[in-house]
Amino acid sequence: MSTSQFLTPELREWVAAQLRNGISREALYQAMLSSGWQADMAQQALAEHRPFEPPLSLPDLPEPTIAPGSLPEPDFGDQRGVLLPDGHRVQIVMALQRPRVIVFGGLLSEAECDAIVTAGRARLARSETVAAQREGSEVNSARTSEGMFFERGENEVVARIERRIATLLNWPVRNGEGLQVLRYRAGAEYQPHYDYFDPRHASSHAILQRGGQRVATLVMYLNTPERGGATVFPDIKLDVMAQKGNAVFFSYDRPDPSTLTLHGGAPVVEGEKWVATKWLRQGEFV
Ligand SMILES: O=C(O)CCC(=O)C(=O)O
Ligand SMILES: [Fe+2]
Repeated sequence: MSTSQFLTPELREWVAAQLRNGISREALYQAMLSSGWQADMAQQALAEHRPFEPPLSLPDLPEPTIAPGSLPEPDFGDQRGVLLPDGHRVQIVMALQRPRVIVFGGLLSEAECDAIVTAGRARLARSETVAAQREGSEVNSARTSEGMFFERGENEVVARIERRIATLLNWPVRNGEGLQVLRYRAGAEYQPHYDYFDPRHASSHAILQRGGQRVATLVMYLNTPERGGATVFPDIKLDVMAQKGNAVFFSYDRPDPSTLTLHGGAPVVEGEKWVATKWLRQGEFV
């Protein structure tokens, strides 16, 4: 259908009839897309019956391919402020060219944030018990959060989020590390650091065997702390406030401070802060 597509009473009635006949919203959405509906129009039509929820499974989205020397990057050639990687509406709140920093609005739905926090919390709780039994366990004062990792594709929500990120950033799912969840309690912080691995460090060698360098980071906010907890970029004097569902993305083409990607999690002043971090590698992460 053409770009001038709009919801006529006939189309509305057709959607209502399909739902009355018992077709699932997900199946109807897929059928609409494959018969040429624009994603936003299909969502609007479905939203008239219930708020739009991203479908759990879509017909195979093509895995993005990487051009040599390229970095993860959304397509906004046509300067849209909203992208629909998998039918879910993602807003572009701000984009900086150098260093490349993009703030996404509504990358995750409330329900997706809550699902990741619930699953993550259960595993954090377990690791806390283990740590408490170990005497003199290592505490890094630069990083006072607690964390856990999901396996890639570990459950439906994780898999859906990973696919959305891959489509949004044009970077294959297999080049991503498993999602990391961090919880910061009041007073906790993550002092400024770089996410790439310093090639001069002996420990980097083995890490780099598993998919090469990190080339980009996506920090997704799973809740909104009462006060504090911004993601800060001291080199460029940028603070991104943690807001549930939003995310900050940045990329770096070499493991060097000249990328200006020094960043940290400022201390949480009141409440807790939960984030999920996705790191993207040059090659397949194994
Ligand atoms: O919590 C934040 O805002 C930053 C997290 C971060 O830098 C990381 O996970 O590498
Ligand atoms: Fe980081």
